[in-house]
Amino acid sequence: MEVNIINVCKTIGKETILSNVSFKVNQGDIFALVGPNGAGKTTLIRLILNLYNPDSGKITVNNVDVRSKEYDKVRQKIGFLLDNIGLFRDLTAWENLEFFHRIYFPNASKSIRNEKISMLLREFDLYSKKDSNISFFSRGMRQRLALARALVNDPELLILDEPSRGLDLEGQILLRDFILKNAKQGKTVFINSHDLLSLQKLCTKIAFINKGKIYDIGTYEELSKRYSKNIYSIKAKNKDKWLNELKRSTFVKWVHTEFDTVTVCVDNNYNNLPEWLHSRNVQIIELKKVSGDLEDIYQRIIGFSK
Ligand SMILES: Nc1ncnc2c1ncn2[C@@H]1O[C@H](COP(=O)(O)OP(=O)(O)OP(=O)(O)O)[C@@H](O)[C@H]1O
Repeated sequence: MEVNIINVCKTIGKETILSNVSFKVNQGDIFALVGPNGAGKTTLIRLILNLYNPDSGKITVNNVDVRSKEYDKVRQKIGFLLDNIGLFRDLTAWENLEFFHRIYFPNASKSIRNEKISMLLREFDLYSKKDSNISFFSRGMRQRLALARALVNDPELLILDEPSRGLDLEGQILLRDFILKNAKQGKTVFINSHDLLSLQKLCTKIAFINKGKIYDIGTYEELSKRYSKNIYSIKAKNKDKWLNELKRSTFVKWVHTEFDTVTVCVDNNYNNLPEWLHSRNVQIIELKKVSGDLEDIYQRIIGFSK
């Protein structure tokens, strides 16, 4: 399935939540929407699911307008995980999945239903807990069950809001395998997440959103080329003598210090960092350009912390 977002604007009360958001997610993409708290990510998901109306603009899924009647059929093929999880606390893990399976497939035979639920519970390592009331589940276990629930309707598009929230390492690995497996099967995956390290490994396309606006979009390689040109790593003596001046310099976008390494991002057209350091008699042990990871790119696009 493909998702097309065209010039979408959304205000809630007097606050502009999304302004002129446009992008396309293609079939088979593992797409990530990345941005700070309050950027508008969940609101966009709610608009795709037709839980909110946009003020203007249009969203289509497989060329069907999400506000049309026809969309009900398309929605049957969307699996989603929202921040409020949407599980029944008074039911067991098995009963929760059974409830949702009955909604999507009311005519399914008992054996098909049981087979599907068992398979999902096993996939998320919850089978041994199938008869436990989920009010006794930990946050991470409920998140696993919510992921299983998102798959109950054999979705072609998976929309996951903060899927790694609360997951332990094993859960995160299960999640990664689960996303890759689904994308390999041709499903489209749309993720909102702050887990940049996983996204870098996983996603075919990443969009950066801040204050309701899309700042940039591309594959990790494209973004890396675009934003990592001017990042240097410096190892040098007597940091206390030059680091503060470097941080205050107008050509510096951001500085990150970890142990004896200073990583600095400079303006696009600034090529004089080695000279700047030499002119201040900085005793350089190592100076090299680095290709930034997604966190560097994020800082470059969204957060310029000096
Ligand atoms: N129903 C609502 N009523 C009032 N304000 C809302 C409502 N829904 C969202 N907002 C506001 O919209 C802005 C964007 O919220 P949203 O949940 O989309 O952000 P987000 O990018 O998903 O953030 P986070 O990373 O914290 O989940 C926030 O300022 C939020 O307060």
